[in-house]
Amino acid sequence: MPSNTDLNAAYLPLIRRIEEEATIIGDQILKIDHFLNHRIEPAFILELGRELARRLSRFHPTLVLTAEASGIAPGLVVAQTLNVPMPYAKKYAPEVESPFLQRIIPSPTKGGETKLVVSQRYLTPGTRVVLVDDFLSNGRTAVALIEMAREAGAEVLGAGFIVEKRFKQGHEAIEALEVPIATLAQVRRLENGRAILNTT
Ligand SMILES: O=P(O)(O)OC[C@H]1O[C@H](OP(=O)(O)OP(=O)(O)O)[C@H](O)[C@@H]1O
Repeated sequence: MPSNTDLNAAYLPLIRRIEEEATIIGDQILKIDHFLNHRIEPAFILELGRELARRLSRFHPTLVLTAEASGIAPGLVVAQTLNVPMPYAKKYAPEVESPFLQRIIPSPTKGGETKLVVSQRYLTPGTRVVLVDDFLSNGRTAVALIEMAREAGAEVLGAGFIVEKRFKQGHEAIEALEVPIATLAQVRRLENGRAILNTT
């Protein structure tokens, strides 16, 4: 069994691109939307998703769960690589078939509130779930997904993120729910227009 260190090992091609190309605003905002979640670079997302899938494969998931919108691209690659389906919690058009599960969380990047809704039809008891998302920040999205999966009777084996802001509370919030975390890049802090990242 590979160690937890491997789950969070710095994925150097991503670290380099963050160091060289990220836009840093203040000490909170890191933008890499030119390849990750606004203008998607298919070849690089495939590479990142396959690496995350490799790390999450030890949990033998039968389902990948993510959230609209930015989780869908990396989630799809992980799900395709592991050959499992990928429901995603809807935010913008929650006319979801009943019965459904839902959580209302503070909107991570837009202010206000966001509703996350997923049909129980796609989250059945006994399912072995791994979460996937592009970013882990305060962890409200991931915690809501974990809660909904557990409410449906599914087992949450792991949670994978392309980037995590280690200076926010998300990592601790997920650990408190005893869900192992896999990340490709861990941002320790943002200062003077630079991202300080773990490099090992
Ligand atoms: O750990 P958290 O504090 O929950 O933040 C992480 C979430 O924030 C972003 O979603 P957001 O709703 O901002 O944007 P999106 O609709 O583009 O996915 C991102 O895609 C994660 O889902």
